Formats: sequence, structure tokens, C-alpha cells
Amino acid sequence: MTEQLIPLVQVDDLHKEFRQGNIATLALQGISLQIQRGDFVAITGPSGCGKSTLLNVLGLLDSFDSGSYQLSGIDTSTLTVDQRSKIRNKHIGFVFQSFNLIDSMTVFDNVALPLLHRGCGKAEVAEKVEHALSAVDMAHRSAFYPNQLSGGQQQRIAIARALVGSPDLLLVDEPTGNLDSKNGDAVMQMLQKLHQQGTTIVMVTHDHRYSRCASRQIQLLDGQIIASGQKLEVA
Ligand SMILES: Nc1ncnc2c1ncn2[C@@H]1O[C@H](COP(=O)(O)OP(=O)(O)OP(=O)(O)O)[C@@H](O)[C@H]1O
Repeated sequence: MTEQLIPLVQVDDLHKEFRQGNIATLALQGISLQIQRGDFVAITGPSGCGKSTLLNVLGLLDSFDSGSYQLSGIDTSTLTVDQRSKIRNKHIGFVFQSFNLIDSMTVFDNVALPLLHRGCGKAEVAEKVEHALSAVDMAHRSAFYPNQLSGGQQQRIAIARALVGSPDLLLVDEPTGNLDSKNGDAVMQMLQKLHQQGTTIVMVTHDHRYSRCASRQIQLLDGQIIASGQKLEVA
């Protein structure tokens, strides 16, 4: 994934339907978008408009029914389950609203997890974890457990875990949803810093104060993009 001329993400006319018994929900209805390396894109829109579905498709956590999704020039529809999970582990980092840290493991071990799945050696793991924790100003909490940290600190650890493998794409779903405004602001500042350092970020957020921190906003309604641009006026 080093091709600089190919967009990191190229999505064309993507459709996705969920079926629950007789009820069909058209979660994505013809989404087309491009994301370049170094972009910071915020996806906004009302509850149920398809934001998380789109993020899950971009993260290869979920499939789609029609259209195409090329990740760094690779047609994702041709990938096997094994290839998808390898690409996910190596090239995509995830940050969720609920942190998803493992309480019985130290901060260090939580952040190290993606590297262990890759079979990295001990010295490499130690160096990369330290680097990721320093990037989110949490190196001094390496031996702590998640429940000894504030919500904002836990989210920064989750960001370090997402970054530790140097992913090409960082996908962030409502990163401030469980945080008070002070901790939310600190997490957003962290994401902005990572963006300035070159990380490509796609972030779903309800909060328009934070979507304005991104370099581009995409507004969804009923599974469709209704507006896209650098500075959207929000109703
Ligand atoms: N696994 C599923 N089974 C059935 N329907 C689903 C499933 N996941 C999502 N949906 C439906 O698809 C639509 C889009 O859901 P999605 O979670 O993407 O919305 P969202 O914009 O992220 O919402 P929110 O802001 O509330 O998190 C919704 O109508 C939802 O009910």
C-alpha cells in the first residue's frame, strides 16, 4: 500500500441493505466518495442515517451488496475472509465510542495486542508500544489498568492501540460520545495532532463542534451523501 497516486479509499455507488424478517433497511443508497492519504474526513448526519454502516464497510468489518470499494487500489470485493482480516490488522486502525479496552490487561498489553496478532518480537513490540503511548501523551501510564484511568485517558489508550501498527487508515466512531467536554476536547486535539503528522482519519461524529476540526465533512441522510465540503453550514 505505498502507491501515492491511487486514492487510499475509492467508493463508487455503494449499496447496503439489512434484512430483519420482512423488514428491509436500505442503510447505504449509492454512496460514492474518495479519500486521499492525509485527509481528515468527518461523517455526520442524524441517528440511523448509515454513518456506522459506512465506517464498518470502509474498515472491512462489513460487506456491501453492490457498488465497489477499492482500498489503495485493491478491489475489496475480491478478497477472501483471511485476506480481509490481514488487511484490517495491518492497514486499518479502529477507535470506538466505548474504548473496547480489556480491563484485565495493563495499558501496555492492551496497546501491544495488534502487534502480537502479527507475530512481532518482544523488542519490536516494546519499542512500538512506547512510541504509540508517547504519541498520545500516555507513556507514564503504561503499567496502569484501564479502570485506573479517566474516560479521556482510556480513549487515548484506545487511539494508541489503533495507531501502534502504523495503519494507513484510522477509523474513529463517535470518539467523544462517552466523554465530558473537557476529555472530548483533549481527544479531538489528539486526533488533530495525528492528522497534522500525516495520519489519514475518517471520523463519525454527532458533534458539530468536532466535525469542524476535520479538513472535510460528509453529511449523510437516509444512506445518501447530501452535502460534502470543507466547511458545511449545519442546520
Ligand atoms: N445489523 C443490522 N440489522 C438490521 N438493521 C441494521 C443493522 N445495522 C444497522 N441497521 C440499520 O441501518 C440503518 C443505519 O444504521 P447505522 O448504525 O449505520 O446508523 P448511524 O447513522 O450510525 O446511527 P447512530 O448515529 O444512531 O449510531 C439504521 O436504520 C439501522 O437500524
